[in-house]
Amino acid sequence: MEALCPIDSSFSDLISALLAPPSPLLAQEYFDEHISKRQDLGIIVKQNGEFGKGVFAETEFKEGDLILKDPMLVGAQHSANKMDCLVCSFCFRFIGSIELQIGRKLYLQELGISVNHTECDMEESYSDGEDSSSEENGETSGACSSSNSRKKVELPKGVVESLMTGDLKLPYSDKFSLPPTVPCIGGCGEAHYCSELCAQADWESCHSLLCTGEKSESVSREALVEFIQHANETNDIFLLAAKAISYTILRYRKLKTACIEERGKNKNVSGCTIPSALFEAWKPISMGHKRRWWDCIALPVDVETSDEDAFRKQIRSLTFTSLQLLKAAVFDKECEPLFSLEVYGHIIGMFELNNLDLVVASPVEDYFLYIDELPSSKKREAEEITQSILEALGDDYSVCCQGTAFFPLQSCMNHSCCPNAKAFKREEDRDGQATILALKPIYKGDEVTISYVDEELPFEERQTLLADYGFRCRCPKCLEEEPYANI
Ligand SMILES: C[S@@+](CC[C@H](N)C(=O)[O-])C[C@H]1O[C@@H](n2cnc3c(N)ncnc32)[C@H](O)[C@@H]1O
Repeated sequence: MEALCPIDSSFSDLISALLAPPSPLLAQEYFDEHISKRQDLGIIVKQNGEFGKGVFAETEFKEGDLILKDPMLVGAQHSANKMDCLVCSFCFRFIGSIELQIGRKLYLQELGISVNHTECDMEESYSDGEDSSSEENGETSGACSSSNSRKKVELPKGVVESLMTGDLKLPYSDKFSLPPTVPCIGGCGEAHYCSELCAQADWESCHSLLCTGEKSESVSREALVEFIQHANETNDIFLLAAKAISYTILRYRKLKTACIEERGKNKNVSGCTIPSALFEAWKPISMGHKRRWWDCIALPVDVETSDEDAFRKQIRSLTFTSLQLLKAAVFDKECEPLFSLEVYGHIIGMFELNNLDLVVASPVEDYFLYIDELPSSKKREAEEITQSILEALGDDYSVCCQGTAFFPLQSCMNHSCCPNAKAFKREEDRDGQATILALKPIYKGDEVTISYVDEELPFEERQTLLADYGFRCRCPKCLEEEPYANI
C-alpha cells in the first residue's frame, strides 16, 4: 500500500483541499457525467452566472410535465417517524402490509412511545434547518392526517397482535398490497427493506458501517449505539452526516481496490494515491457542501441576538461530541480527514442548507379512503371491522414517511418567488426520490427554478425566510414588490 499511496500532503492540507469549493469546471464535469448516466433527462446543470450553478431545460416541458425524478445520495427517516411508518431503509417505500403498518403503530402506541406529529405535505420543500417540518413550508394537502378530531379507543386484546402477525386480514387490504419486509443483512433489526436489492444496495452504500447487528463492519457496535442514541436525543441530522461519512469511506475503499487492481495490470498508471481516491470518493458530497453548521444554522426564534455567539459555540460543541462518538464507531485511518471537526461541520452545514424534506404518502390513508368510498352496504360490512381500528388509531391514523435527504440535482436548483417548477409527489410517486414538475411551460434553455419558501407569503416574510439560505431574493416578483414593501 505504501508504494501505491504516498501521502505527500500534510493532514491540514488534505482537510483544506477537501473543503475547497469545487471549481466550476470540476462541477461541470461531475454533473455532465452524472446526467449522462441518466439518458432520459431533459435538463443540464451549468453555471447560471449570478449565483453559482443552476438547472436548465434541454428540452421543452408543458405545464404538469415531469421534469425530474432525483434519487437521493443519502437520506434518513426522522427517528420519531419510525414509530408511525415501516418503510424500506433504502428507497423509503412502505413495506409489509396494511395490517402490519397499523398493528405495529398500535403496538408502539400501546407501549406508550410518544411521537411528535407534524402534518404531511406532499409538496416537498427546502428545509430551513433543524427539525423543520413540512407544515412550515407551504400548504398542507391534508393527504396524510385526518382533520376531524377522533378520540382513541382501545381494541380488544389480541387484535393488535393478530394484525402484526397477519392472522387478522382486513377487508379489501389485498387491493393495497405492499412489498414484503426483507431484514437487514447485518442482522440489526433496525433497518428493513422492500427487496434483497435494496438491502444489498444500502449495505454497500453505507449501512455496513452503521449497522448495529452481528455482521456490522463498524469499529465498535457499542460506540455506534452510543452515537445513534446521542443523535436521537439531540438532532438526527447527525445520522445523515454519519451516512455521508460512511458513504464516502466505502466509496473510497472501492476506488482504492480498483486502483490497486489497475496498478497490478499496468505499472505505469499514475495519479492513484490515497488523497486522489479520497477526493474522488468525496466528490458527490463536495458538490453540495457550503458552510460549517454552527456558522450557517439559523438562529432559533427563542434565542436573543445578544446570545448568538453562545448559541453558535454550543452547536459547535454538540457537533464535536457527536463526532467523537462517531469516530469511536467507524473511524478509518486512511480516511482520517473526514473525521476532522471542520469536515464534519461542513457536511452537516451542507444538509442544513441543501437538505430537502423526504416525504412519502402512506397507503393506510388510501386504504381508509377506499373503505369510506365503498357502496353503503359493503362499507357497513367492512366498517364492522375497520371502524374500531380507525378509532384506536385516533386522529393521526395515517402519517407520511418523513425525513431529510440530499438530492444531488434538486440541490442545484435555484430559488425564485415566481418559480416555473415545484417539488411535488404525484399519486404514483411512492418512494424517496425527489419529483419535480413543471408549473408552466418551460422552453429549451430556460432555467428551472423552484421556490424554497411559500411564494404566496408577503415580500418581507419571504425575504426573512430566504435569509436563512444566505441570500436576498432578486427575482422579478421581488424586484417588482420591493419598492412597495414598507409602504
Ligand atoms: C441549493 S443551492 C442552489 C444551487 C447553487 N446555485 C449552487 O451553486 O450550488 C442554494 C444556494 O444558491 C443560491 N441561490 C439560489 N437561488 C438564489 C436566488 N434567487 N438569489 C440569490 N442566490 C440564490 C444561494 O447561495 C443559495 O444558498
